[in-house]
Amino acid sequence: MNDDSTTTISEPVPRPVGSLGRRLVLATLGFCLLFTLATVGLRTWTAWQNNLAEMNAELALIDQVFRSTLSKAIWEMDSDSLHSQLDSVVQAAPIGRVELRIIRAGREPELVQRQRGEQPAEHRAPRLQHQLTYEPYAGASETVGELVLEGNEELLWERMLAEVYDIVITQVIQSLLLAGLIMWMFNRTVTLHVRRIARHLTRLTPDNLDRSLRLDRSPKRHDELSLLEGGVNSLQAKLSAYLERQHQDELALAAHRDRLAELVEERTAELRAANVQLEELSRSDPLTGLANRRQFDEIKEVEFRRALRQDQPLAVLMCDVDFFKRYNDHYGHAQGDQCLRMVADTLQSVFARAGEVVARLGGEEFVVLLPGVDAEAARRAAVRLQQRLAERELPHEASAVSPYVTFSIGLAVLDPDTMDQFDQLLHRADEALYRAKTHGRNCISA
Ligand SMILES: Nc1nc2c(ncn2[C@@H]2O[C@H](COP(=O)(O)OP(=O)(O)OP(=O)(O)O)[C@@H](O)[C@H]2O)c(=O)[nH]1
Repeated sequence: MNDDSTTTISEPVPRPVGSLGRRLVLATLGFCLLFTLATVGLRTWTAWQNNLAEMNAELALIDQVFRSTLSKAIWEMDSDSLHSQLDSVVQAAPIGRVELRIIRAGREPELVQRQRGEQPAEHRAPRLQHQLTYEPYAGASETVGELVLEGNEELLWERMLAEVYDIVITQVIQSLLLAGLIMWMFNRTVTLHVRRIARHLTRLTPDNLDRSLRLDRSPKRHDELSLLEGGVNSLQAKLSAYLERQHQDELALAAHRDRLAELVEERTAELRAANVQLEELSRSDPLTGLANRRQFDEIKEVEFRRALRQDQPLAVLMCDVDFFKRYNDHYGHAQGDQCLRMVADTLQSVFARAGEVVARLGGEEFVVLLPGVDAEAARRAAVRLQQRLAERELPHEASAVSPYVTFSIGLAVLDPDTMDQFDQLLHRADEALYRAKTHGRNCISA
């Protein structure tokens, strides 16, 4: 199976830091080396034993062949035959040295020996020692000598070397073949798939979690690798489901957030409008819609300072409805409110120019601020106000000065030499109003 069928991104796969295959190769080679050494040692020891036994058997055979003829030659004192037989014995390949001790009654033993070339001082080849007896007639056996056969050291080592060479060669080949087979098997059945899993995991991104891992082997196999394959695919499926859920949650959260932002915006706009309304309410008189004392207090200081600074005139009219208590008593409080609204409307119609301020200070008392207006112009404005009110003919049957609602007006203008506070000007207007009241009402006093 092609790897590209499981993944599409051709990202380079980093070389593994340590390779399982390489470690297995080293371990297998190490094991095979030890195994080879042990096997070579064992087989060499066995070969040595076999060679010794074989040479021993050869010596025994030679001994058997020459024993009787040598005994006979000694008995018959046939020196030529004896020497020629000894020469023949030493010619045999397995013989390294032959020694014959001739025993004759009444004589010192005579030693005859033959040797093949130079024999080493340390002798490891087998050695056969045998008494030679001769039986001149039945029942009369006599010892005539002693035969010693020593194996051919050189031949023994030659045979051993050839055999050790064979052992080493076959054993090394055997071990290398075994190591190669193990490595090939491991690589095919494990390393290859582990690499594929690592490559698959490396190329995995949140976008290709649906591409499952498929190992190139029979699906009928159920072992650790198939468990790993199943585990990876199951993990991918869970991760994919989790990411999808997270995505849905994020979308829902974003929608909630947008809705919340909209709501906050709506509420903020509402609050802003309510604040503006509250601000207006807090600065206006609810009955007449005129500026209240609070707004008037803010404006008066500004206008007063400006007038002083610019050396401009500033006039104040204090206007009070005459006999309003009686009005209330006569027409009722609700009608009294309606009357106040009409009076306020009259004030606004007269003083509608930019900069002119009309405020209700409380009860039936109103104040008019006229920036840039001197005493004469203020008086004319006050007269105009009284005229406009009279024109409206608001009935006031309880009034002692007119059948209609009237105003008493106190007028004061700014005197920069004696005034440095607006309240001084207001106080002056108040005093003028008082005088207007005491002078009969429905009049203007300055
Ligand atoms: N209907 C109504 N009456 C109010 C309001 N505020 C104050 N008043 C009444 O206005 C009357 C003012 O009476 P006073 O201060 O004695 O003055 P007056 O009766 O106009 O007498 P003078 O000012 O001397 O001419 C009181 O009876 C208050 O109850 C209001 O908002 N509505």
